[in-house]
Amino acid sequence: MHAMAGPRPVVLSGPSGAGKSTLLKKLLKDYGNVFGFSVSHTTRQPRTGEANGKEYHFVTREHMQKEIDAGEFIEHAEFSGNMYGTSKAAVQAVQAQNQICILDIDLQGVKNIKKTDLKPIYISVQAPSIEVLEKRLRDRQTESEESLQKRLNTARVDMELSKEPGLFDLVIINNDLEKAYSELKEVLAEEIQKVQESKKS
Ligand SMILES: Nc1ncnc2c1ncn2[C@@H]1O[C@H](COP(=O)(O)OP(=O)(O)OP(=O)(O)O)[C@@H](O)[C@H]1O
Ligand SMILES: Nc1nc2c(ncn2[C@@H]2O[C@H](COP(=O)(O)O)[C@@H](O)[C@H]2O)c(=O)[nH]1
Repeated sequence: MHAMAGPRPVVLSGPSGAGKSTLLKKLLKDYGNVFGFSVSHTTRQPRTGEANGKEYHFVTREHMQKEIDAGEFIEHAEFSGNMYGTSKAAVQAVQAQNQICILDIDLQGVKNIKKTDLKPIYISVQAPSIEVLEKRLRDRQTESEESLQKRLNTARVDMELSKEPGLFDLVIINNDLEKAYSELKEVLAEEIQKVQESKKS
């Protein structure tokens, strides 16, 4: 058993543009009280439509470094020129609701979470190819050309490293969205059921 009480958290990882947030938003929409999102901190600028405290806690590097130094983070990483991290408070807020905590983190985050006692289910979300990934990122229109190239370079490395046996419990190739979503729901079915049962009583 893992140290923290309640259902097992879920880690979604995989290259930028593979579809992690699309999939997790579907889960949160369909199972509102079963899942809770771990709101990370980041030093990147908010995108149009992103709200502070919802998608991320948008902070300065100085602010974040101070909190990291104070031991308030479970993990943190530098990704594509910005800092990202999961605070202890973010995970605890979800676990206090007896919900399945979903973490959307990069590969460095996965490696660092493996050193903790969180014991989540590790899921990698991959695009069918680097070409498809590039098209998705371009169509999303959130990145500058420089940021896009950085993310694609990181994605190439990520796609290779994610093949390491045992690193992930499941690799989902997100080609058809509904099919990918079904695979995600299937691997989480047992945990979802447990939470639903516990909420009945
Ligand atoms: N199966 C799919 N088919 C076509 N387009 C998709 C599919 N899944 C996601 N998309 C689109 O691809 C883009 C990238 O998806 P999304 O933002 O969910 O990726 P992400 O993995 O969360 O990226 P990041 O790590 O940068 O936050 C979005 O515009 C989304 O609508
Ligand atoms: N290690 C961590 N990685 C994180 C965290 N929050 C998000 N991420 C990852 O960063 C990239 C880019 O995200 P974007 O929102 O700028 O597109 C993506 O791979 C996320 O999974 C975190 O707390 N820790």
